[in-house]
Amino acid sequence: MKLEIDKLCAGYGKATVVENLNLKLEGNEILMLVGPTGCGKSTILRTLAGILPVTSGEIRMNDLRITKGNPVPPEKRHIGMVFQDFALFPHLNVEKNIGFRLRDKSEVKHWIEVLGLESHRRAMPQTLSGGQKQRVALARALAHQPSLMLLDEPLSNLDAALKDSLRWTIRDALKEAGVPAVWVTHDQDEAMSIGDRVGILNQGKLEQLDTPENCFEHPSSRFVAEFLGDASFLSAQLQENRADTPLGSVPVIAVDCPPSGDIQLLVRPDDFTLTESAEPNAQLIWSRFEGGSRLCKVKLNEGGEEVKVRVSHEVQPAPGEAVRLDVIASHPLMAFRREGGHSCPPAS
Ligand SMILES: Nc1ncnc2c1ncn2[C@@H]1O[C@H](COP(=O)(O)OP(=O)(O)OP(=O)(O)O)[C@@H](O)[C@H]1O
Repeated sequence: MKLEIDKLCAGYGKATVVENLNLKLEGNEILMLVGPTGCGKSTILRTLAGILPVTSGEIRMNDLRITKGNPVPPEKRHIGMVFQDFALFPHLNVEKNIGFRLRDKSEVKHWIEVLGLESHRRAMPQTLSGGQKQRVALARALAHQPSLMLLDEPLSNLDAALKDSLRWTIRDALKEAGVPAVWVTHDQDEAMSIGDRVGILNQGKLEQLDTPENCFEHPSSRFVAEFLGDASFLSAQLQENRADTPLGSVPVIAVDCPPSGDIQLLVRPDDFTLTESAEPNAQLIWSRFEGGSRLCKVKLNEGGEEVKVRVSHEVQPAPGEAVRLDVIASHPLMAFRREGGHSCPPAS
């Protein structure tokens, strides 16, 4: 299956929600779509599924060409869908739910086995847990051998521990089915760990579409930097490939800046170490226990900026304590123009 989306616009009535969307997906690739609430993630899925019409542009799915003038009905698109509310038929048992309107019942047996549902074969949906219901919903979608899978927040109604294991079950099943998938999520960790590629949406437009590693390590905009991971920004002076910061000179990659001047560096909690030292350069504001680690916010003595840093759970600094903050990132940090500043003119 090959999915190609070309300059797609879609929305509700006169309101355009998705603007000029371009993307390609093939093989068994999983694309995770993330973005703030209301940015249009579900609208894209609805348009691909045929629930919402195309306003302009086109969608190509194998030999189907879908445009405003050629709206292919949902049942002809060969799409499998999994929603957050499971949407099982309440009057059919697990086996019958999965095999609903299916001629080839061998697919039912196969997906019941792959998704570990053997002992629930005859169970009615209301007797199943949330995770079991979602496995049935996935089995039902995959048993119909779709050309494309659409998943809309499939884990959002499940508790945290189950989310973590079921995301891998779903990923493995999609890979086994060999079907491309567009998976909408609110959860950045889910997007980055599961996706072959991640698309970050901002107000109906794709800000970046790339591997999780590239989106995280080389965000194409400040919006992406702030959306993925716990970003802080540190003021610095850019000079060629290095920046002078209150914590010393560091190598940088300039994203949206001229070659010198006032900039802000993207720093994440793992870019620093925090230690007790005879030469403190910062003060702890707060720390939050995370289990294996502790997230701390510290204020730099020079300049007074605040950044977040992650330390081992064994380190227990107290608010107000003088601490030593050092940059340990071995990769170049990303430099962005200083927000609201005028000393960093737009790059020509
Ligand atoms: N049926 C509808 N009629 C009119 N406007 C709608 C409709 N459904 C969604 N919208 C609007 O379209 C925009 C995008 O909604 P959409 O559901 O695609 O966002 P989303 O990114 O999936 O959000 P969330 O993360 O909260 O689920 C929002 O401004 C929303 O209010």
